[in-house]
Amino acid sequence: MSDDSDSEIPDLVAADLKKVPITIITGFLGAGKTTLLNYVLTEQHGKKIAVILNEFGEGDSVEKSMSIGQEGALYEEWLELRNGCLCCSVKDNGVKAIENLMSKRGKFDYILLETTGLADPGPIASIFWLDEELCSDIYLDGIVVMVDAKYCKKHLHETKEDGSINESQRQIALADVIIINKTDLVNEDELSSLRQEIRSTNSFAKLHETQQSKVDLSSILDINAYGGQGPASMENLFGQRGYSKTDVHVIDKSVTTTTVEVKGSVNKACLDDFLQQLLWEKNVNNSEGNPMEVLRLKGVVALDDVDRRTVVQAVHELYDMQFTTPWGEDLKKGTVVFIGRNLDHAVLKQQLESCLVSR
Ligand SMILES: Nc1nc2c(ncn2[C@@H]2O[C@H](COP(=O)(O)OP(=O)(O)OP(=O)(O)O)[C@@H](O)[C@H]2O)c(=O)[nH]1
Ligand SMILES: [Zn+2]
Repeated sequence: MSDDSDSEIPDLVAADLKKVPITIITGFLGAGKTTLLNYVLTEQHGKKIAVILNEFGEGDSVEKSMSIGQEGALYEEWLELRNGCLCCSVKDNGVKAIENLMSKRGKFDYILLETTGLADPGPIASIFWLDEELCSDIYLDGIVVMVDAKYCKKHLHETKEDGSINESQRQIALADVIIINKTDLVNEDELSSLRQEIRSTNSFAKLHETQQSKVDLSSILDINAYGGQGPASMENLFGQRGYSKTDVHVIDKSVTTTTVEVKGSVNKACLDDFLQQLLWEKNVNNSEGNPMEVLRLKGVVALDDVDRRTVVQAVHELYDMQFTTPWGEDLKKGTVVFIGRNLDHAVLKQQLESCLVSR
């Protein structure tokens, strides 16, 4: 556009228009999240990252901070560091802090957020994933979970008094990337048994192993796990080398991954209904009569009235569909990954198949 006023507009404005990715770093107490963020803040990596440390999302503070215009102390103060990063520590009101951060646009091009070790990343992820207000500025790139090589197994096996899924399992279920940190504290046997256990909980997350949380930043940033395309997107995951399907025919009381494939196109209304019964009503039972508890769901399906691949994702109750690349000559099919508890592969398959439309 040729408009004289253009020359008046500083470069910042152009940068302003780009959405900023946010990566959530979660993981159990003491696993090495802050170590990772300190590493990001001090290394020369040429990226301008805004880092938000700790204590965000504790208890119901998420709800609290979402009510806009509410009075409340803001603890944040943004520090600009020598390597170009911005840093801030927030005790509460995390969403508000991020809104304030957005007024510093142009000074950073990425946000990393550390949650408390006890946090279930679900509610926080949901805010950044589908919140309309925030989403016009930022988008959720992925969830990175740090686990402690020495204590992770113990945490995974802890049982909650009310029988609900423990935090460690929840975190691993929602992870797009899992970093097994503190590998110096375990031997190869312990490490491989932990690896196996994590894999059986979440077969899809990318696994990395580190000491002092020193991970290649490219493996945690810009993975686009919630978008249609990108390194951790559905299309790439399903084409991924080394990906082995876990056909769970045994109903498992722990959190596991199961993958269901159907050949053909499904009806959207039927799929919506199935997802709502499963995720909202929680009344899709396994063959033992217990409701399946799904924490995370992702997949690519063919809808009968859409020519493009449809990426379907859910985090807890929230789900979303996005249309991506055209099917072209490819045989239409659906692949959906469920991560949760009490999953019954046969029932899930039968439910999806009941939505198939014959052509
Ligand atoms: N042995 C060993 N210790 C590590 C490693 N990485 C981090 N630590 C130490 O583990 C302790 C906890 O690390 P943090 O980075 O504070 O962990 P965190 O996940 O942020 O902890 P919380 O915020 O309390 O949940 C610190 O004393 C670190 O120095 C590692 O690879 N090996
Ligand atoms: Zn920390």
